[in-house]
Amino acid sequence: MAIRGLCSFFVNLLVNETKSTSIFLPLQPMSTFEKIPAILLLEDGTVYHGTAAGKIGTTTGEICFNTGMTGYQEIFTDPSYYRQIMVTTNAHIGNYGVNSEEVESESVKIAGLVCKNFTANYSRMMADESIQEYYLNESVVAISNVDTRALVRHIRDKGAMNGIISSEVLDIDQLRKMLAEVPSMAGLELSSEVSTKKHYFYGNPEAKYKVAVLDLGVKKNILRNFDNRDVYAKVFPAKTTFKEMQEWNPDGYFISNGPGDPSAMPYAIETVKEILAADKPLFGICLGHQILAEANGISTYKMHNGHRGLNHPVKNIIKNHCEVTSQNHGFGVNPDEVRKSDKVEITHLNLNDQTIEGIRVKGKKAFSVQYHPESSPGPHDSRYLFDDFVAMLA
Ligand SMILES: NC(=O)CC[C@H](N)C(=O)O
Repeated sequence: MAIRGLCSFFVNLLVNETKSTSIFLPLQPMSTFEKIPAILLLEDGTVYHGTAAGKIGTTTGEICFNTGMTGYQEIFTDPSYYRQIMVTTNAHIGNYGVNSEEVESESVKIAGLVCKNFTANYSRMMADESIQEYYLNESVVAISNVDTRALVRHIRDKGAMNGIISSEVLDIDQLRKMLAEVPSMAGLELSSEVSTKKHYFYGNPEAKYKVAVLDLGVKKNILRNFDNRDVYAKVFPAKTTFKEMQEWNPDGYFISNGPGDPSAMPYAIETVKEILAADKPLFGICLGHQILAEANGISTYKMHNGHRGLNHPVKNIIKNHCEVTSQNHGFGVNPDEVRKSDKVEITHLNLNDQTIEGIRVKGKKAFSVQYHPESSPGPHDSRYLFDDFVAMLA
């Protein structure tokens, strides 16, 4: 019996050798899902064929790509990606499995996934389950075995557009009709759909500082960064007014990242105007940055292609240094209007395309960045921005 067990262990090793990078972890059986055909249809009529992954079904959203080489679970759960179909340029998705703590919100927020290799065979001691199990539990539709290099070049040249993935409807005409019903991202207000429904607290109630967080789709790592700096956070639903937040008597206000079009959020723009009028310290990240610009009369625009990845070079023009940053945005702040503004000044610029990466309001303790100093995933170069904000609270 023992000999037979040993034999089957070695046979298993030989058979599965190419499916796992570690021989010390249990090897998961190859799934049959890879044999089911799936289709990705883009708004411009381009069709990509692949195989089904995750839940068998149909999903729609704006197609976007992220060039990060790691951190897929943080990307899946980032609320800013709500209603977007993610294409990963990293060819291997799933190979280190899924861990319940490596999330930026309580559920998967991307509308669907397009990748090259979607592997249920993971290899990591800290993993709780495979990506396939995770996607089934979270009801996420994905397509793999797609030529993602060709797809990304196509989107890069043609610009942002909607797409539909299906592993249940394979008729292009029918898919085209379903896709035509999907609204464009421009003009969409989505924060109220992902924001908390009720306020909650994060951190230590005895902490030195109190910050009111306007949750437009906040990532958990922003709250962790506050907690690590002796800041107690009260997180408010997206449509909370300045007056309601002020009742808690916070030392400062934070305007979070989030999905959708900033120009479609008059309620948040109004809240930020009131915080500025009250001369309170304010820090905004990504969507929060765009809302700060709007509150100062500067418009935002939909980019041809957004910035989504972990290696975007940004120059801090005040400190004269460069940061490698984590990014995820499809809208930007109008550069000409910022330069003409007598209310705000530029603090950070993107070294790839000179887009506006950071602003501060003249004469006020208020600033914001377009990128993600909390990273998760990504480099930690820009964490000093949290320190700068905390210094303003004193
Ligand atoms: N990460 C974010 O906050 C994204 C902001 C906005 N929805 C955009 O796509 O530009």
